[in-house]
Amino acid sequence: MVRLAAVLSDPGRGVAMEVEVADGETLAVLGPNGAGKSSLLAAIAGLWRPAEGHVTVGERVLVADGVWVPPHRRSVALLGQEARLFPHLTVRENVAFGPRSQGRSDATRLGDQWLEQVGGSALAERRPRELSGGQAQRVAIARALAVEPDVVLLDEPLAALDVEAVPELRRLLRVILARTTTVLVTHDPLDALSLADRAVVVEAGRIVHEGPARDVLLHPRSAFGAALAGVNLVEGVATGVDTVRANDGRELTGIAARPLSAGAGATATFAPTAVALHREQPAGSPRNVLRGTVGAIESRGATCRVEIEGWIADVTTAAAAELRLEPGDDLWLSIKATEVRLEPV
Ligand SMILES: Nc1ncnc2c1ncn2[C@@H]1O[C@H](COP(=O)(O)OP(=O)(O)OP(=O)(O)O)[C@@H](O)[C@H]1O
Repeated sequence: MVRLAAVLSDPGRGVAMEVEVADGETLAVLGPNGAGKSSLLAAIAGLWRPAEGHVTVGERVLVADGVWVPPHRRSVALLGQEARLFPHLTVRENVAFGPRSQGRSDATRLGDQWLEQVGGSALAERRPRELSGGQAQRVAIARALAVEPDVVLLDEPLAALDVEAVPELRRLLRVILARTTTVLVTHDPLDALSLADRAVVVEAGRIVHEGPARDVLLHPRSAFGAALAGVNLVEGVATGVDTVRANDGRELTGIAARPLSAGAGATATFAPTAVALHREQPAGSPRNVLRGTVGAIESRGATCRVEIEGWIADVTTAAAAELRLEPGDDLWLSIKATEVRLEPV
C-alpha cells in the first residue's frame, strides 16, 4: 500500500499544512500564486526541507526528526510544466535512463514498454529538439513512470501546452495514473475534476478547503475558490462536432478545441456566470435554451448562486429579486454557446 502523508511547517515561508493521499488516489492541490503548492511538492520530492515536518510513503519515512532521504532514493517522480528531457539522448534513451540508473538489465525493454503506453513508440529515435511540446511531455511522462515510482507529483503538467494537445494528454494521464498515488498541482478546474479524486485549496500556506474534487470545485468556500472553481461540469456523449448530450439528457452546444466525434465521451464546462435565467422563453437565438427547476438559492452579497438541477448559475441579486426566484420555480435557462467549453474524454 502506497499511502502518502506529509506534514510540514515552515514559518519562514509561511507554510503549515498536512496532506494525506490514499493508495492509488489522486489529490489535486489548488490555490493562488505563492500559496505554497510548489513548496508542498518540493518537500515531498526532497528538494526543500521545511523547518519542521515529516513525510512518509507507505512504511517508509522520508522526512522526520533526524531523517532525510535524498531525492533520488525516495521513489517519488516529479513532473513539471516543461518536459526537461536530456537533450543529447534519444527519446528511447531518455525513457530507459531511469531504469538503467537503477541497475535494471531490462531497462531498454521497460523503457520501450512505457513509450508504447504513452503512444510515443514512433518517436523513439528522435532527439528532444525534434519533438512538439505535447510529444515531449508524453515522453517525460513515460520517463517519470519508467522507474515505477511509489508517488507521482505533477506540477501544472498541462499548463505549457497548446490547447489542442491538452485533452489527449489529460486523457493519457487519467489512464496512466489511475492506480498511482499522485499529487497534482493545477490552476485548471477541469484538470482537477477529470484527474483527481480529492482536492485541497491552499491559501497563504494553509489548507482552507478539502474534500471530494467535485464538492471542492462546485461549492467553493473562499473568494479564490469561487473564482477558480466557478465551473459547471457536464459529462456525457458527443452528438455532433460541437454538441454534447449530458447523461441526464440535456444537450449543450459549445466550442470544442478540436471537433468532437459523435458517440464518443465528452465533457462540457461553463462558468456559473454564463447562465442567464428567464421567466419567459428567451427571444433571439442563444443556442442553449433549456428548462430547469430551481433548487437552493444562496445569497452572496451582490450575487446569488442558484442551483438548477445539478448546475449552478450566478445571477446578480437585483436580477434574482426581479425574477422573484424561489426554490421549486420552473425557469428557462440560456447559456451562450461561446461560453461552453467542450472536450473529448
Ligand atoms: N526558494 C524559496 N526560498 C524562500 N522562499 C520561497 C522559495 N520558494 C517559494 N518561497 C516562498 O514560499 C511561499 C510559498 O511559495 P510556493 O512557490 O510554494 O507557492 P505556489 O503556490 O507554488 O505558487 P505559484 O502558483 O506561484 O507557483 C511564498 O511566500 C514564496 O515566496
